[in-house]
This record gives sequence, structure tokens and C-alpha cells, in this order.
Amino acid sequence: MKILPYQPDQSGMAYSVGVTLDRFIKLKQSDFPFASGELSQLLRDIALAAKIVNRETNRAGLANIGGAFGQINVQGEEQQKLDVIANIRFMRALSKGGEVCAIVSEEEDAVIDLQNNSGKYVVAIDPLDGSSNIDVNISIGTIFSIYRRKTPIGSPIQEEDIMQPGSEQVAAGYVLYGSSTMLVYTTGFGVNGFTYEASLGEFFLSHPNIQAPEDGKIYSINEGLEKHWSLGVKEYIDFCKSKGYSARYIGSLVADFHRNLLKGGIYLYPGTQKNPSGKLRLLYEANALAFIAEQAGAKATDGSQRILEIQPTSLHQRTPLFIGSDTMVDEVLRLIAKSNQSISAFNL
Ligand SMILES: O=P(O)(O)OC[C@H]1O[C@](O)(COP(=O)(O)O)[C@@H](O)[C@@H]1O
Ligand SMILES: [Mg+2]
Ligand SMILES: [Mg+2]
Repeated sequence: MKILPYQPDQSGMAYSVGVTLDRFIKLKQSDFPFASGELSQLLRDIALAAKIVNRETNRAGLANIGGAFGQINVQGEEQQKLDVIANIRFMRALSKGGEVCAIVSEEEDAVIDLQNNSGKYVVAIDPLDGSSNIDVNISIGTIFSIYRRKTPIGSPIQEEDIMQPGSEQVAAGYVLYGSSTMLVYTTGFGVNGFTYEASLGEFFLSHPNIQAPEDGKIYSINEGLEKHWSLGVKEYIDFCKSKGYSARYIGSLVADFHRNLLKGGIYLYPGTQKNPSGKLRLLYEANALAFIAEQAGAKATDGSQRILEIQPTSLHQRTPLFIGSDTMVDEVLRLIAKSNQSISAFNL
């Protein structure tokens, strides 16, 4: 009986698909000596909900799921039908999975207590990011942060379980529903991206160990708000223009962040006199992307401190966000500090 060692096909005739997300999660579990598989299962639950939401976004125009839902959420924003559908889908997947004890969602006023005595994880989620782009077929996303609860499993959910700084995240990620659908996440051991192959119903590793370029030539900011920017921000955008950098702004945080993460660039949503904390939410937008950014060698700040160091005080609190390539974030921080100094010197 002839026995031969397997020789992987070198002909290139059949392209090799990457490792599936499931398999990758299993392989990576060994990074955690005391892993019990619950976080792995939770990541799978999120991937499952992402597949369903992907299907809904793809046919938003057909199935009458575009447009407004007719309710205002706690942010004072008109909810889109897909905001509500995505919220329901992720809530269901997270509650059915059994790993989660509490959820903070952009679409829910209060913390959702899943009354799950065995769940040790808390999830903060932006079920549908970039809502203003849903009906015009532009890339949108989902953003999620995962924490381990602080109080004993089975005991009532406490403030300390929810109000954790981003540095306490055990995992974070986003789904990008764009020309292709991708899931990008970190568990604190680097950042990996997976592309969805709908015909096989699987996410495959397509972007292993993502490293953000140290510098870039792209800046993303809503220039329509220019007159409300601080002097430091104005000086930085003038600096970008003087360098001939490209202005790219999709209006979906996940999509703008993803492009800049891969190509090098910076996304800015500064505070203004009217909204000193800007627009983006700390718990389910900024924290997750800041964890990803730092794990990929990039930076995330509110203009004075690391996003991950901010101690949350309210569920839907907002924060200014400057996130992207190292050198670019350092430059905007330098200009903001310089303009603050000159303003305080002037006021003396
Ligand atoms: O329209 P603006 O003020 O530029 O704000 C756009 C930003 O607001 C957001 O849409 C806020 O997120 P949601 O869509 O989840 O509410 C970001 O995705 C985006 O970057
Ligand atoms: Mg959002
Ligand atoms: Mg949203």
C-alpha cells in the first residue's frame, strides 16, 4: 500500500481560501491559557448576527427595510428601520448565545440585563453605524466592545460592570457592510480581518495581522462644521491641505476608519463650542476602534488623552475623536496643545 505525504497544490489553478473565522478563533484560543471557550463562542455569535444583518443590508432597497422607523432614539436621532432590525438581530444572537449578561446598545436607552446567571461578558454595541448612508447604498457597519463583568457571575448587574474604561476591553471589532463584507477584530493579540464569502456562508481570513501605516496622506472630517472647529483643528486641516493630502469622508465611521487603517490616514470628529464632546459615543464607537487602532500600531485620542483611558460616567456619553496613523495623530495633538497654550497665554 503506497502512502505519500500531502503536497499542497502549487498549480494555483484553484485559489486557496483563507482560514475560516471559526477555525481561526479555535486556533487563537490557545493564546489564552485559561480560555474556557466562552469568548470564542461570543465572537461566533456576533459573526452569525453579522451574516444576517449583511443579508438585510444587501436587500434594504428591495424588502421595504429602508427608510425611517418612525421613532427617536435616546440620542435624539430618528431611528432607521435597519438600525432597529440590526439591534434586534444582535440582541437575539447575544442573548441566545448564553455568554453575555448585559448589553449597552446605541438603540437602547438603558442597559439591557439579560438575566443570564452564567453570562460573564458585557457587550457594548452600535448595531448599525453610518445610518445616514443606509438608503443611499453607501458602506455602513456594526461596532462592538466586549468586557468581562467585574461583579460575581449570577449577581445583579452593577454600574462597575458597565462603566469600564476602554483599556478593560477583552475584545473589540467591527463589521463593514461594503463592496465586500468584512469582520475585523482584536482580542489584544493583534488585529485580523475576515472577508465574507456569502455563497459559502463563511468569513475567511483575508487580512492577517493588520498593521496601520505609521503616517498617511488622507484626512477624514466633516468640513461642513469647519466654522465650529477649534484653532488647533483648523491649523491641522490647513497643514493637511498644504501638504496636498486627500480629503476622504464617507460619513460612516467604520468605513472611514477602515480605509485609513489600511492605507494610512486620520479620522477627526472634534468637539465644538456647541458640542464640546463632539458626536461619537465612547462606549460603543470610540472604545472599540481605539482598541483596534492601538493593536494595529495606530493611535486614538480625544485631543488630550488616550480614548482607552477615559473613565465612562454615562451610557451614551460622547467624546471628541482623533484616530489614525501615529504621526498624523501626534501632529494634530501638537497643534491642539500649541493653540491651547497660546489661547491661555492670551487670556492671562
Ligand atoms: O453627519 P456627520 O455629522 O458628519 O456624522 C457622521 C458620523 O456619524 C455617524 O453616522 C454616527 O454613527 P451612527 O450612524 O451609528 O449614529 C458615524 O458613522 C459618522 O462618522
Ligand atoms: Mg455609529
Ligand atoms: Mg448606529
